[in-house]
Amino acid sequence: MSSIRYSVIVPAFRENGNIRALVTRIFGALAQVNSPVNPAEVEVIIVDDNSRDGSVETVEGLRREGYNVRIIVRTTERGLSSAVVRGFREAQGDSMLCMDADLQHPPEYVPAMLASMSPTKQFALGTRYAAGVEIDEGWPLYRRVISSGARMLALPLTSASDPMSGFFGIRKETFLKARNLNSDGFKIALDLLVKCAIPGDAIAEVPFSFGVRAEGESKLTGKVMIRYLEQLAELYWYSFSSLIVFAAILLFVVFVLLARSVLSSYGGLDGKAQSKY
Ligand SMILES: Nc1nc2c(ncn2[C@@H]2O[C@H](COP(=O)(O)OP(=O)(O)O[C@H]3O[C@H](CO)[C@@H](O)[C@H](O)[C@@H]3O)[C@@H](O)[C@H]2O)c(=O)[nH]1
Repeated sequence: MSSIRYSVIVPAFRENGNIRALVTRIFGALAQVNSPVNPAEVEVIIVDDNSRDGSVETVEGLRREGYNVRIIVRTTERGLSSAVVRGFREAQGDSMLCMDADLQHPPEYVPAMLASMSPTKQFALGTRYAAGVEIDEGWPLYRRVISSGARMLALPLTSASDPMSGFFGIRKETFLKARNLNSDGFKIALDLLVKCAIPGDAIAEVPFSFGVRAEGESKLTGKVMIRYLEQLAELYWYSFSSLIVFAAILLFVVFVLLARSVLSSYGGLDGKAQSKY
């Protein structure tokens, strides 16, 4: 039987410059005396989209040094959400964590994030919007504005404080219940929160201070933002389709009644008035 209870999934595209620091800092944090999680029970899975930047060699080197890390290289698929889903499917742990490779999600929070999941807390959410934590001053203003706008648009869908966060965890039993996941999206946490119908009291929120990317570039483009709006539309339909259909029928009925009363007040539907002609 596997001794692995926890899996850390890292979607990565051209992140070779960050992988060594990421993996050594994760296991360094787990090895601290006050860590609530035993490092021997943790695996790290990097899901790389054929970056061909030396990431595979870096992971092989780390394995030789004794770190429990492996890399899945996808050659026919691309995209952040589908990479995370692939990692969750391959994970051996019951508690699974997703984090960025670029060190914006500080590895020192990994033990607390992993330990926060339990049978009653099926979802762990690294939140940037809580008292006592801050977003690095170097994070550009336009990203803060986009993030706040995106967060507001998601408010009707979940009570989670930071559903845009890419630093989150889910228990395997809940993940396996998810249907119709949107593999094209960038916001897999939001998709899982909605499609697994995670109630607010099943979410363990872990405040963390969001850093700036260590190496390489963000993959957030205009196309990604448009995809987010498409994803939101899909989630609104998923969550509120019966309400939307009901409202549409109601509007139609009100419109017909109004039209009838307007027509009859002009004599259009009145039997006597019509007989004049
Ligand atoms: N395998 C794979 N990984 C990808 C891809 N696109 C991005 N990644 C990886 O996914 C992580 C996040 O990508 P970034 O490009 O660094 O995203 P970001 O703009 O910093 O956005 C992050 O912060 C947002 C909060 O503002 C999060 O919402 C978002 O999920 C992500 O965590 C990084 O490890 C990156 O290498 C892809 O197509 N394939």
